[in-house]
Amino acid sequence: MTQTRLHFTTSKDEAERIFASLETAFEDDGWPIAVLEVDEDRDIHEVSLYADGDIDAAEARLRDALSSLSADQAIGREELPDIDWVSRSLEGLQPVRAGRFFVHGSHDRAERRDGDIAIEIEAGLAFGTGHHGTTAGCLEMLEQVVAAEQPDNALDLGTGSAVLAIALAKLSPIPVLATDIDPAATEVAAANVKLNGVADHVETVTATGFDHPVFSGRGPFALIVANILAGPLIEIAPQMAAHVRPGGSLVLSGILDRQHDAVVEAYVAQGFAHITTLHREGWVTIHLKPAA
Ligand SMILES: C[S@@+](CC[C@H](N)C(=O)[O-])C[C@H]1O[C@@H](n2cnc3c(N)ncnc32)[C@H](O)[C@@H]1O
Repeated sequence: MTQTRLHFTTSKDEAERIFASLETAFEDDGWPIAVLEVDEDRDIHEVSLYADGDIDAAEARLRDALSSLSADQAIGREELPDIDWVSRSLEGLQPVRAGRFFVHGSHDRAERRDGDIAIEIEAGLAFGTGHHGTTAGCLEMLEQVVAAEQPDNALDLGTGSAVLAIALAKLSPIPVLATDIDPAATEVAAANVKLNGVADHVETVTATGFDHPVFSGRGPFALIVANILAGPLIEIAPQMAAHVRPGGSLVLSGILDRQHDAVVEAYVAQGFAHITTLHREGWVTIHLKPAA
């Protein structure tokens, strides 16, 4: 489904005031709203409303709502077909911290601090530099799950730049299988795995589904992370159930706030228990475990 991002910029205080009003006004439509810092020095924050359906009507409602808040900002539009939305270029963005992780490009090596788990990423065409709320949410949750459960193997399904597979191998030197349906992604992933010195632990493979030969005789996995989209995650719930070990964990992301319950329900129907959810920038990351 195509969504459109309606957006405008304002100061942090105004953005927070507007966000608080708009969230209530638009939540019945299931249209997420997010506030992102664009330029800290100049105090520029951007408010985005992700709407679908009749966009002219959505924009008119947004304009009315802003006008009644005495905030008549110019509204921009960006159409976000699902595929572009998740794979849009992240080049030029700043390094990001998530938990102990510091994800950065080659120009930002000097910003590493003691205690960081640094991941250097040349994103190229593959999504995943840690800047997106879903990637950052997965990084945070993986750190917690690995500390609590000490998995002895893992699968990163939809690896993109391999940022999550590298994170796993840096947290614990376990074998990590990193798969993607897109050969361009796996190529970038393999280069990043090498760059981060974890090629002994992370195997990158282009695979369209669990029936790919790489899965035969492999698994079940102690930990599966999949940052794809709600639709495919719901579709593959039965296969995920078959490939995660009893007592293991699933970390799922690429899910909008409003899609949260549908994804949890699909996995509960496959015998999973919902453990916790992290919210970031209008997206959620969900931790599930096979029910005991
Ligand atoms: C949102 S990106 C996530 C990349 C990275 N794991 C991260 O967290 O930043 C999703 C990736 O999943 C891949 N993908 C989508 N559906 C998939 C599927 N069913 N199996 C494997 N990969 C998939 C896409 O090609 C894309 O590279």
